[in-house]
Amino acid sequence: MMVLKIISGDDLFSSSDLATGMFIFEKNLLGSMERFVTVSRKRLDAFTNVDVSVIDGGGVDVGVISSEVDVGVIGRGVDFGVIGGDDGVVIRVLMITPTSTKPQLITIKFSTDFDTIWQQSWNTSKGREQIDENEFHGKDKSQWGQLQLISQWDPFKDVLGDMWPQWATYIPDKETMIGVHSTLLRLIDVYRLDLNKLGETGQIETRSAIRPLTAEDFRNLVITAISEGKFNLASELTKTVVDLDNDPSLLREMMRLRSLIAYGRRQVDDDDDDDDDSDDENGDASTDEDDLMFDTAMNDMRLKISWNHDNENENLKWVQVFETYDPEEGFSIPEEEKELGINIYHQLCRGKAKKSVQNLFCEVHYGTVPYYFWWNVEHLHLEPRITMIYNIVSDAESERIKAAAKSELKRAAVISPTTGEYIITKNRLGRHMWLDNWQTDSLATGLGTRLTEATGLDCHQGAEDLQVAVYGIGGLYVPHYDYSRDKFKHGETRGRKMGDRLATLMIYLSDVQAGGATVFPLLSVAASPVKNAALFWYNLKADGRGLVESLHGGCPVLLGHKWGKLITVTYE
Ligand SMILES: O=C(O)CCC(=O)C(=O)O
Ligand SMILES: [Fe+2]
Repeated sequence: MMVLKIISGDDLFSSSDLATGMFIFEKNLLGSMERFVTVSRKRLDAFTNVDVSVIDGGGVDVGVISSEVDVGVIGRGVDFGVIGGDDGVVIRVLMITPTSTKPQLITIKFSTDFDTIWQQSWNTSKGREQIDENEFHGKDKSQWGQLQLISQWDPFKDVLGDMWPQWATYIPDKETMIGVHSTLLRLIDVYRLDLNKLGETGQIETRSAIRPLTAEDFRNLVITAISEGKFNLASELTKTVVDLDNDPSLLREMMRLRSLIAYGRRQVDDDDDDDDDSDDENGDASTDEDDLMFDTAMNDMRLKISWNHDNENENLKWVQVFETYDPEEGFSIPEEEKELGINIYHQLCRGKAKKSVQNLFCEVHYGTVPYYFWWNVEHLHLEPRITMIYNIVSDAESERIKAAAKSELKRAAVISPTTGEYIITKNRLGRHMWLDNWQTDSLATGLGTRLTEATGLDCHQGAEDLQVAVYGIGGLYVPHYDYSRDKFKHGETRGRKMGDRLATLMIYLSDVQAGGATVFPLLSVAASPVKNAALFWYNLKADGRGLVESLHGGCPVLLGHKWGKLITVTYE
């Protein structure tokens, strides 16, 4: 006898066509649990020996199928629900369609080794059929990536009891699941992804996903967008929902959401008005009644809106980055640039870079070491210098560095500009690790020498420990400075006495299919990752003070993975 336990909750997840035998799905937030259960049961009718029970888990909705002899889901069709994760790790939910009665292992993987399968599915028009089932089975689970948070996620633990250890591997944590929606929203926003295409053909750039996003997927994105205060985007998304499906209950729901969006927009406008000291004379201001209606509606959806969410205030945030920089110096950023704020970053990410110089030439280096080595150098900017050095790393070195780093990657943090503490933020989505003592590592001896030759800076003793970073789909690092702002632990990096970061070398260990450029908003420069090339820039001026124009960031990865290795050369 198989048992399908549905753990009901109030959070969301973006897969819509919930083939039953499937386990992680999204509850209709505005609808009822019964609706899902009905669907589930109906689908389950296709199978014998399945017992359905519903448990209030207070978390995400998860259905679990188990049996005494095996644990699995039913069917063999493969689908993907999601394209990004909160930490930039690609999450693939393989939905199993009930076309076969043979139980299969549930497959939700978080690992990069799934890339091959992912690629195959992009590359074949009928990826779903052509994926070899064997790809999913019999693999060492330890390769499937980390889901550390899961063990703290009690509802599942309680319900699953003894089965917990077995299932823990398959269940994504709550933050990740919500992050998936956020990530997708950010990608839509930054890259202006065509919503209709995503819905009709599942097309992103020149590639097609295995399946398009459904009306229900978009509905879920609307809800996340509202809760993040992204009202303009939410409004666009409601149109897509309606274009894709004219189901009356969905239409009603969209009507309702649109009034929430309208309310939200008024709130934001009111805030702006407050800044201007112009009171509510336009008559648009919200009344207490509106507030109550809004709160109730949000409550019904069990959502809390965050008015201070990054996006609508992103411009502001970026301006703060400028303003927190060394106030004594009193440098000033032109007003118009402040206003453009984060938009410049996004424009550059979309490929709107205007390169001021393009001097591609070859250099032959006769270094201090007894060998000849040459590489192509492209100066993307001259004053200050930003240079792409091609083929500075070999394929073998790249692969060895990635392999050495893989098992130790952790979610990357940033230093808070206000407190100096390390914090996890959505402004840096990616994983990284430090390769300790790389100078003495056999991996690095040749490389360090080559880099020293190429940059003219001491990349051995003068450099920090090596940092290896990986960004999955949606991974990014918003514009920031690599040098420290004086008040924080200047001169000390990871326990070692060091100077400030004079220059950075970002070595790209992979190509990125789309997105993921390194951009310099104040210089209008964008560099697309090229495997084995290194991007070199200065962070400090000759006198050791911060170089304002070195403000830079990594754009969200749209397709593929971006691997990088950072070397920062220090200044005494
Ligand atoms: O990912 C990038 O392109 C830039 C990374 C970066 O700026 C950093 O890690 O400090
Ligand atoms: Fe940086």
